[in-house]
Amino acid sequence: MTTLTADTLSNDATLLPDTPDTARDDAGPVASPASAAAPEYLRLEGLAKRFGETQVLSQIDAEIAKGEFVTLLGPSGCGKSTLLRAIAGLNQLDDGRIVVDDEEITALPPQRRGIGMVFQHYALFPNMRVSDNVAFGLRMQKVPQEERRRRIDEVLRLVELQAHANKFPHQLSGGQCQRVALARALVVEPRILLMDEPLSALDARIRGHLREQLRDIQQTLGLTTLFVTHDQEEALMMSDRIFLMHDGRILQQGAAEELYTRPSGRHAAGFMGHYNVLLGDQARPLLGDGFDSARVALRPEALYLQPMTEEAVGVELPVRPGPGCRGVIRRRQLLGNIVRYAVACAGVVLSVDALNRSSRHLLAEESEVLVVVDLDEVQEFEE
Ligand SMILES: Nc1ncnc2c1ncn2[C@@H]1O[C@H](COP(=O)(O)OP(=O)(O)OP(=O)(O)O)[C@@H](O)[C@H]1O
Repeated sequence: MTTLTADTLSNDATLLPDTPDTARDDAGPVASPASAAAPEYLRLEGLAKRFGETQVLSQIDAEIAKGEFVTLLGPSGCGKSTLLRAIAGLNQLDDGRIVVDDEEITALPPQRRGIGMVFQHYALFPNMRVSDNVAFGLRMQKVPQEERRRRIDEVLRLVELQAHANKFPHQLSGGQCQRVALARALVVEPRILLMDEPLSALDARIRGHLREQLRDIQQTLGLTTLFVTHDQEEALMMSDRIFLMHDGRILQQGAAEELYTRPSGRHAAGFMGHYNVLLGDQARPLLGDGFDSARVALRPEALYLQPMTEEAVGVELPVRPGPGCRGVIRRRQLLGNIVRYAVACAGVVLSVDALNRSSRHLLAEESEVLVVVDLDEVQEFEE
């Protein structure tokens, strides 16, 4: 667990509103699904940021609806945290405007933005009990004791930590500490919640559970949320929309299914879903005539392997199969319900996923196969 330093303290504490002007009248949960709400609750217009010679954010334009859960996804160093911190007011921008609910907040200090933030390292006060950690922002707002107690009870119930209110952070698990950090951000009733890789420090089992819990809470409150991760599975599971970032830009924005099945270009395909990205010439033996684009992307599950041995169990083929190309299985990885094969075929090594139906269906390393493409699932790019 992280101990508070001057740095983490200022990061976290400055985000807690010092005036109640952004608080709702009713402290109880308010359901407002994204679909029923007006668009453009949060507008990012032409945001740009440099650190020295490095352009870290360029021309970031986006609109986020009230109650939407948007994930910033992208490789390390692409600018996700910088963008989140700029929205929180922890980074100064070189250019652009940030507007929340028709109010420009670009020049406002962090504590006047009505924005809550949860970090990867939860930065709780180690010498304070859970309830006092959560109370911190309310004390700064000078909320009367009776109301403070009510709101702390309510938010601890929301994150299922009522039974731990009197414990100290060192008596809690990592997942529980992160829920305290979430409660601390929620109790001041922010207009927008920003979360910077809040689950990354947790082990896989707790992470899975907390993902669901976070999403439930966000939907119950109808809270507009920006969530940073570099884990595509997490992004696909949790988000209303995903902003895929690359080199300080938003490469593609859309619903999870759209990003996964229709990447906008080779960089998007390279990051989503383990696509095989091939030059047009490399892919021609698999695709046959009728494809002349510069590059194509093939999803591992849109490739089918047909064993060449007679006794092998047959596999189903797609409705519109490509001509088929002979290959050799170089590696086989069991990923639970999926088997991932690396198949050498026509001068390239393809990643192919098959459902792990039974041991009879498993194909041996070094065995020969026919690789068949589902032509309906070929993504073509001009560069
Ligand atoms: N305070 C800073 N001073 C100088 N450069 C910085 C600073 N903060 C970030 N950078 C640089 O800006 C770029 C983007 O960093 P950022 O932390 O936003 O990326 P990220 O996508 O969140 O990465 P990760 O997933 O690894 O956290 C990186 O090249 C980083 O080194």
